[in-house]
Amino acid sequence: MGTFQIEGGQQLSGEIQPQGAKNEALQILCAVLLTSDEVVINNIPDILDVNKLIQLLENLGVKIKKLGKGSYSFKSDDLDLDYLSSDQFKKDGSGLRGSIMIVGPLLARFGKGFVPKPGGDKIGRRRLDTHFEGFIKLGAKFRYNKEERFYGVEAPNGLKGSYMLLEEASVTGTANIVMAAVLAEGTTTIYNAACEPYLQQLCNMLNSMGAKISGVGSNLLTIEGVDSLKGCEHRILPDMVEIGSWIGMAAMTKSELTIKNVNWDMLGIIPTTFRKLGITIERKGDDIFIPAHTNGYEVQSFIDGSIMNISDAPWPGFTPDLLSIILVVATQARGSVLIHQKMFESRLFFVDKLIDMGAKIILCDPHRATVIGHDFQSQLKATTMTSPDIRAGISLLIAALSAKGTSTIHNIEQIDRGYENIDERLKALGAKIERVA
Ligand SMILES: CC(=O)N[C@H]1[C@@H](OP(=O)(O)OP(=O)(O)OC[C@H]2O[C@@H](n3ccc(=O)[nH]c3=O)[C@H](O)[C@@H]2O)O[C@H](CO)[C@@H](O)[C@@H]1O
Ligand SMILES: C=C(OP(=O)(O)O)C(=O)O
Repeated sequence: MGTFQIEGGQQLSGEIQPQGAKNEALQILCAVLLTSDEVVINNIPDILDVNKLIQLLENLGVKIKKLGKGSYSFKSDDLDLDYLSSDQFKKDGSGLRGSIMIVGPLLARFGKGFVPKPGGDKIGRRRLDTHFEGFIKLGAKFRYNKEERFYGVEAPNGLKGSYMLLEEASVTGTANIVMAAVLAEGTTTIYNAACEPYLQQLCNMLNSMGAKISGVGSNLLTIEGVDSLKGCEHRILPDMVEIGSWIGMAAMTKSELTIKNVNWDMLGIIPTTFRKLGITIERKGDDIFIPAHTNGYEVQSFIDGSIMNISDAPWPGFTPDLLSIILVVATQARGSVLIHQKMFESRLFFVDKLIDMGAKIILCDPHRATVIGHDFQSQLKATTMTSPDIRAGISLLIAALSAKGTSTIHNIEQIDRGYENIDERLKALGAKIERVA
């Protein structure tokens, strides 16, 4: 179990280049299984979850070449499908959430796909019904081994396009079904599809490989199946969740930061949501400029004067992955805000740690927390904590950076799952952080 030690209270300054998006990378990497041609992917983040998926693909027989930092080529022309029945696969597949998205491409190309119960954050129930109901609609037979928690779908006679109305706009579910449908016979229509930038990028990549997907960016996708796909080159977008994390870090540490090349037009409602907390976010070309919030930041109220409420929703709503960061930033705002985490039922429990540090938070129930900001009148106090999940982990790190004294964060593998070289990048901005184990 790795540990960070952070001496809080340091002002940061400088420029930061966001990493490639974790959740896009996980989709895009699975898509390399859809063709026997070479696929080149650029801007792949060097983070634990992505590296685990690259290893899984290699174990499955994908030929992988590193072309440079963040650039790899993949060739899935001679896969070892026996690996899918191995114990190694059960271990590899259960190590991250993104592994679930190999099922769609394998089913489409080889008529069968398997996966153990995937890993990922323990943030509440994370069921997979949407994925498998979609495959069943495309004609696959589904089986689940409860004891081994192993999922399987088979379609020896191929998949047939179909209309489906998803029960939930599941991000990985939509990606999985799209990757199956691109090689199905006939037309598939997916209504209530998720449409995060991750999915838009996946659909654009698949179209560049010869797929026929229309409605990209909306919740209604139409997919004309094709016989085969060819290779392509794809570049992963900057990670919007990492960008939001840097915004939060700048505000809480009263630091002036420039976040470079953020791809503004794909950030959706993220800048507006941070502005609701009173944070100044300036657009400079394609960069985000955050001035030092020397006089703090004040939570806005609604037109009718009622208390600010920030909640998550499927895209184009506010991503749940940034709500923990919003929450920690609110602890030093001027004013109060209700944080409502609608999607996940166990993602707010980390507030106990913030309360230990002196933050004024009432956890109303597992989904809602009221935060009464300190307006920097009282600094958080350093403490020892354990990172429960990736975004709570980064939020605790933000709290520690702003706190008085030296904090210790254990289980930093949770942070490394999604943040590339975070300690070194923070040091370059002036933070005092050490990886001590
Ligand atoms: C690897 C990856 O890409 N992970 C992301 C992906 O996970 P993932 O794809 O696993 O998450 P889903 O979109 O399937 O679902 C997220 C949760 O929200 C619930 N739900 C979802 C849609 C909906 O309309 N109503 C609803 O209640 C689901 O029951 C589930 O509990 O999307 C999540 C939601 O943006 C993000 O937190 C994860 O970072
Ligand atoms: C919940 C997340 O990741 P995963 O779905 O991989 O667990 C996240 O990135 O915030």
